[in-house]
Amino acid sequence: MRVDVVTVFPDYLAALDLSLIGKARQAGLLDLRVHDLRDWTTDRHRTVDDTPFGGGAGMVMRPDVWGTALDDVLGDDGHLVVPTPSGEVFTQRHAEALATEEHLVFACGRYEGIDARVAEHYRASGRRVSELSIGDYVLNGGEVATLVMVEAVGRLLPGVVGNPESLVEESHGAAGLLEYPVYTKPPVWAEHEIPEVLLSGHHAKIARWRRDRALERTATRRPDLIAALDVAALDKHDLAT
Ligand SMILES: O[C@H]1NC=Nc2ccccc21
Repeated sequence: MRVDVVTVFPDYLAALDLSLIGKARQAGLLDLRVHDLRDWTTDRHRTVDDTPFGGGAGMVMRPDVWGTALDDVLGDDGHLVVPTPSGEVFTQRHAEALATEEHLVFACGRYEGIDARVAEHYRASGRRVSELSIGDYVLNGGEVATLVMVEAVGRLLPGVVGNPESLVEESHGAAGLLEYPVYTKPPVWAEHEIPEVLLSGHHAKIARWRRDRALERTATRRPDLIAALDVAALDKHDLAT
């Protein structure tokens, strides 16, 4: 998969050189390129934004600069992803869908946003355009959201995560449940013991205990996920463990 990121803060994306995503890049599983939007400006001050039509606070990013940048970077197969607080909320389902794409281009705008004609223009020219929010809180720009989405998508690519099995058991995974509590050595820590069943070696009981804890946690912390639960998948998942 090829991923391009266009931003006025390229250094923000340095975190993608580290850890799993960094290794995926070195292994050639992920071809990630970060571009400075200002490279497509033509004026001496390398201006990328201007005051909003209709008035209001803050600045809006110019469509002409973004247009020349995206015409270069999108190529003929790029799926344009625009992180924005006014987008659909990004979920694991979006990560799974985006992970099947050949080429993603992330356009990082400031919180006030990119001129609305940019997303419209590429949608009208038949491109896939996804405007996605990472949650209902205020950030200053799209870079942090892009880090989140590139990590969520990148780790789903074949070969990136050592044990693909671990992708199934996680929160928001196939079963649609939050992850059960996990424990490791020492068996007693600060007078806290671990649940007996986990020492029993009885795999069916352990699977059932984990499934029950995951259900409990989900019902307590995210009742909204219970409504969407696919019980059939849950049992299939359970049987698989
Ligand atoms: O305000 C943030 N909330 C969620 N997602 C975002 C994406 C880009 C810019 C800003 C945000």
